[in-house]
Amino acid sequence: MAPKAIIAPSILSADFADLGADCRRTMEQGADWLHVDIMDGHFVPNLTFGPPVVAKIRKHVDKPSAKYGRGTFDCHMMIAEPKKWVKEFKNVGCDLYCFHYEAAFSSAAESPEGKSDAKTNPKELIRYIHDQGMLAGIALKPATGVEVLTEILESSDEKDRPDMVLIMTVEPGFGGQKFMASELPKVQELRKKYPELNIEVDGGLGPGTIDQAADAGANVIVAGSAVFGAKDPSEVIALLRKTVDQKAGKL
Ligand SMILES: O=C(CO)[C@@H](O)[C@H](O)COP(=O)(O)O
Repeated sequence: MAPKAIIAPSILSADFADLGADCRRTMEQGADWLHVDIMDGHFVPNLTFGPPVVAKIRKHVDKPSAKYGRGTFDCHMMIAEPKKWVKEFKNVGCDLYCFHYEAAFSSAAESPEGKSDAKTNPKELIRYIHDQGMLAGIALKPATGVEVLTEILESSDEKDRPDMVLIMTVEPGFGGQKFMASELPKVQELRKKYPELNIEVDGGLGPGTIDQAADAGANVIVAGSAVFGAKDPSEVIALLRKTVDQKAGKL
């Protein structure tokens, strides 16, 4: 059975001129996590913000109370050099550092030891994130198949295994795009093989698409425009949660 629903509004759709207040309000409206989209204009064709802004918004949101607690900062790192930013994001209050498999493998990032590391090993990166005291997530773009994760997810050492897999249901880079149902077989396959895994879906999620995502077995739901653009965001958050928990037989 899938883990319980976690609703993580994407702050890409928040009011950037009033970000702290918008983040606090979203939590008051019932969100579990905040999904913080970090874009570098290189891995994706868009730019958002970096550590100083995350540090500021952290002050507006409760610290997580437990491992997957309320207020968890779920940082989705759409950046070309994921290894380089691990410590900085830890220092500003990131709880879950979710990097892209595609970036880890093509990165010419500095290694933690400061040496040039042309090919970063995703398992080593997961271990490094865990060593910094954060949860680790690994994200897949639509073009990447889930088979690339088998060895990582079945690693014998739990320090090398991710706490969450993120299946993108749009091309990363922008909010407000159309949901790609074609990505759901990946979720189904993962859920079948890993009943306890946190599987996050991101892109185009809202009242019109949640049934499909929940049927496939996703339990961590990112929603940007559907939450921040709603007349009543609490209602949307509650509906997303209820749908996921009902389909997983938790209600
Ligand atoms: O990571 C991304 C986009 O790259 C997402 O987090 C979107 O920001 C989700 O926005 P909506 O599709 O829900 O509007």
